[in-house]
Amino acid sequence: MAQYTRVAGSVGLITLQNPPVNALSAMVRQGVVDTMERALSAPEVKSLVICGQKETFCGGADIREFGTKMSGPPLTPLIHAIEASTKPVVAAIEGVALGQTGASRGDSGSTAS
Ligand SMILES: CCCCCCCC/C=C\C=C\CC(=O)SCCNC(=O)CCNC(=O)[C@H](O)C(C)(C)COP(=O)(O)OP(=O)(O)OC[C@H]1O[C@@H](n2cnc3c(N)ncnc32)[C@H](O)[C@@H]1OP(=O)(O)O
Repeated sequence: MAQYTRVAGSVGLITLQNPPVNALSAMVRQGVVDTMERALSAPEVKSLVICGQKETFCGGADIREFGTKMSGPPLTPLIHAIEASTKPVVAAIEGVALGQTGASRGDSGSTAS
């Protein structure tokens, strides 16, 4: 799933929650879609941060779903929706961050879209 909280008054925080590595399962993708919609429609929210939990950002696609019937929102439109967001979205990356083009493992950092 993805948990939505508001921090520092105007910042919406979306936390990827899918142990052990916060992989993008169908439930997590749906959670990101839902929490993005909620944050974007809240006038008091001016910017968004996406993070993982337990010192891990995201292990990429959920390998436990490989070979199963696709369900939930597809990943590419989800990423495009984040990029097209009308509010700034920052990824707070700690630990592993895996995706289609590679992987990184770092202490901490952030990227903006
Ligand atoms: C909305 C936010 C935006 C996020 C942007 C993401 C952009 C993604 C874009 C495109 C994606 C394209 C497709 C892909 O993502 S392909 C990549 C799929 N991922 C992998 O292949 C990762 C494979 N895993 C690893 O390389 C390692 O496990 C690593 C994540 C580096 C962690 O290594 P380590 O700390 O050494 O831990 P373990 O290898 O022992 O693993 C611990 C347990 O975690 C389970 N695991 C690992 N990866 C996944 C995964 N992707 N999905 C589900 N589960 C995963 C692993 O099986 C271990 O489980 P257990 O302890 O039960 O054995």
